[in-house]
Amino acid sequence: MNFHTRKWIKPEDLNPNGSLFGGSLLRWIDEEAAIYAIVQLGNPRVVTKYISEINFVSSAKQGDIIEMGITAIAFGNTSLTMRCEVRNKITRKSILTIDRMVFVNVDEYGNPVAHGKTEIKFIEEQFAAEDN
Ligand SMILES: CC(=O)SCCNC(=O)CCNC(=O)[C@H](O)C(C)(C)COP(=O)(O)OP(=O)(O)OC[C@H]1O[C@@H](n2cnc3c(N)ncnc32)[C@H](O)[C@@H]1OP(=O)(O)O
Repeated sequence: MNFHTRKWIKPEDLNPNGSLFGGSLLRWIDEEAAIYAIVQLGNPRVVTKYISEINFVSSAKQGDIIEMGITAIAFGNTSLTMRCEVRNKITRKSILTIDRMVFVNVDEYGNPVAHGKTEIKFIEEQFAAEDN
């Protein structure tokens, strides 16, 4: 799993107990997964369909640097299923895991449409294909 996006936990990200607010983390993950799906499926119109159990493994605190990892685990006809992990960038301690996040490829009317993709595409491959 590649960990692309990093976040520096700031005061506005905290809950009243002083640790990272789960809602902030979920917002970041939803956006991260959407961007991953957009890149993989080559379509800016993808929507979150389903998120499985969310395991808040450990908390993060102000000043921590965290990183978010997403990887595709299944390509359906219109859907893409991903797995997610968030961890502390310095200690590598796991903060959150989500086994399945399903995004659906939709057309301009919001209807599911086949994406035609079957495997993970790496950015380097995409550029190489465009250069040829
Ligand atoms: C990034 C964002 O913030 S998006 C905003 C939040 N998300 C939304 O607003 C989406 C709201 N939901 C919808 O618009 C609709 O449910 C849609 C368009 C996503 C899907 O419509 P549906 O009528 O369920 O479509 P359909 O039954 O054809 O299923 C589409 C795909 O989703 C999969 N799917 C449907 N329900 C589920 C489910 N509960 N769990 C997992 N996958 C599911 C199907 O298996 C199918 O995948 P496949 O084509 O790869 O086999």
